[in-house]
Amino acid sequence: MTPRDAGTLVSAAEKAAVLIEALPWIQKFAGETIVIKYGGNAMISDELRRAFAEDVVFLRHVGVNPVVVHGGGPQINHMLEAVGVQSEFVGGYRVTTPETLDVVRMVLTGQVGRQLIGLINSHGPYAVGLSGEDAALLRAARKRAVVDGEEVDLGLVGEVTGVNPAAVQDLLAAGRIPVISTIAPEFDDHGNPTGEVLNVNADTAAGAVAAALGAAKLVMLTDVEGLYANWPDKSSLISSLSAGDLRRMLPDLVAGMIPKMSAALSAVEAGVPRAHIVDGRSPHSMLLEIVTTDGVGTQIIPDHEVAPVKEGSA
Ligand SMILES: Nc1ncnc2c1ncn2[C@@H]1O[C@H](COP(=O)(O)OP(=O)(O)O)[C@@H](O)[C@H]1O
Ligand SMILES: CC(=O)N[C@@H](CCC(=O)OP(=O)(O)O)C(=O)O
Repeated sequence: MTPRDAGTLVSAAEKAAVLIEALPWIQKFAGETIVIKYGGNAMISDELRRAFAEDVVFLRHVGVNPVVVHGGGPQINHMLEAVGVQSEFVGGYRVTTPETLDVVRMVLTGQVGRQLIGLINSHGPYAVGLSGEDAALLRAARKRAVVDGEEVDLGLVGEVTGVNPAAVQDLLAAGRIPVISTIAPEFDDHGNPTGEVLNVNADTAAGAVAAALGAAKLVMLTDVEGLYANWPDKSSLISSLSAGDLRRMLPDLVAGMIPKMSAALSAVEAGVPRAHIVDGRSPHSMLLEIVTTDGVGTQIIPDHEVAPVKEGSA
């Protein structure tokens, strides 16, 4: 055997090992729904976006029902700057005026969503875009935010008060991959539509959709390795924590981690068995999280699970 043959054999064995390692996870999640939140900070290159689309299509082909909820914060910032509209974040949420909302809606549904749908559909007729306004997918009410004990007016920002799972389940049953933009119609306290639409943080929406669908997992792709106990100390990455631990950490979290971890917590508390925060800057991190034994990033597990051992994709 020549060295070249030996190298080829080793490489083939390694490739086979990767496929075989995926087998129990594929069996576990076949027929299950996995909600994937694709953050705007994780879609920063063509390579990453293409890899994301491949991962989603791969999941679909091995029998998983992937549901994509996308963000687009940096893309919205870019457009707001281009049109000369100022915008600020309070407690991780964008203060949203009617003028800002027009840009948010246009960028999320008309630009970021369309681009993702196009990339997924370069592999076949899978992706169907819908916003919270379509098929009564989402209902929202004005989000109340309290910062330093003071109530802050976020404007046209929504919290999710209802999800119509049928809007997504119908698409899944037809073999499609729903790609959700997080604009939602506002409903008042009496359950009547006000005629306004609200800007819903994509993490918030993904958590609510995962809970309503009874998802087996919520995976959130962002631009950090996971949750750090002492941000920004990179040596403090948390690989696994319980919902109770996270509940205790929440008041000390800052910026984008507030909506993200609140959403992960509410999904797990609503019965989603795992929520994961994954670094979307490395290609295929989402697929590796789901179909390999060594999990990446931070996972949140329910309180009732004893011995919270990091088990990657379980
Ligand atoms: N404890 C923390 N651990 C990790 N990241 C944190 C933490 N606190 C704040 N952050 C910030 O949160 C950001 C991720 O949130 P966000 O920008 O909203 O992401 P996305 O657009 O993917 O939803 C990180 O880039 C980091 O700057
Ligand atoms: C209310 C609120 O903050 N809405 C977000 C919606 C987009 C989003 O959440 O995008 P990322 O996931 O990329 O951060 C915003 O306007 O930026």
